[in-house]
Amino acid sequence: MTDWTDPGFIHGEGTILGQANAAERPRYADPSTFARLPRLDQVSDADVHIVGLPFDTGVSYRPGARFGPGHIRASSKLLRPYNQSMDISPFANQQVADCGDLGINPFSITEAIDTIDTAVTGLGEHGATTLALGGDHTIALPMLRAMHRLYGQRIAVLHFDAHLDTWDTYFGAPYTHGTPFRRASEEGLIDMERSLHIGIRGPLYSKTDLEDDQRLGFSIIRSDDYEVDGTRSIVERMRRRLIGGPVYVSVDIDILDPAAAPGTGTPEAGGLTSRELLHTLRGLAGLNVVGADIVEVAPAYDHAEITGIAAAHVAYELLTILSGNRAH
Ligand SMILES: N=C(N)NCCCC(=O)O
Ligand SMILES: [Zn+2]
Ligand SMILES: [Zn+2]
Repeated sequence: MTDWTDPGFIHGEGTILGQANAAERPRYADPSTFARLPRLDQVSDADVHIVGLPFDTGVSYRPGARFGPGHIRASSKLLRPYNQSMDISPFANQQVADCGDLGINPFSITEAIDTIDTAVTGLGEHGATTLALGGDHTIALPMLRAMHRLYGQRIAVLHFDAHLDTWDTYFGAPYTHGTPFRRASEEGLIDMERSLHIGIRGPLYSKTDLEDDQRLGFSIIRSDDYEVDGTRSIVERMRRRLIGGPVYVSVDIDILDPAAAPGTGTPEAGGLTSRELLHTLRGLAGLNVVGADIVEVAPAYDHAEITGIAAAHVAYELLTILSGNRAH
């Protein structure tokens, strides 16, 4: 008789445990882990930690991204072990484990930031990579503080977003989802020659937003550039900017058009298709990705898991890049 308490993980190289076997165990059974991968306590050690950051106290408009981690996990159950676009099995040569969610204070943004910083620094101490599931975009600041501490150098930020998120304050508050990259730049965490936004569009507060952004160390590839230049040329520009050192990848799901990601807090018309985003992420092959986040998934505004599925596939492509790098 089938033992329904045994998820029957697919084995990868050596002792590596991959996904629960979908041929033996229904995908919709069991508590959610990302892609039906093992929990951290089910493996002796992990190369990649997936950690949920359920926090949305930094939002300026629609709340709800605190429920993002659970939604992305629930929408990740159909992911299969082989990435045909990259000819890579991302769970076979690296141990990927789901660490669950951090218990983050929703009433103190500064305490929340410290909690994330401390936990992510701890997770990375033995060389493992962290993939964070947000949460609103505030969480990118403690992620970058942790990366800077772990790697002992400035990190290039590859930021996929409709928004610059280099604004100064909201209601006088310095730590919000519209300000993480300004704080990171001021704190000397980012490589000002190699950081890049992709997907920028929509109304700004003022033309000076762009001048500030450039001064803070970012260059910009706009959403419209996909229409005018095409994805191939964008991948070339992206690689030219990022080459030569560690890269942190931050994906705000609102980079996608609201048609492809309705479940988010500050939607802007005129965004990318999920195909354009996934293709661009595959263009990171061989670059030194040291950490990543996927943020701003707010399930209350989602329909038919459209946004959750897009976010789950973003995570899958990022895990594929990490796996490909490990193979070399
Ligand atoms: N990080 C995200 N998703 N949005 C920032 C929008 C800030 C504003 O209200 O202007
Ligand atoms: Zn955004
Ligand atoms: Zn953002």
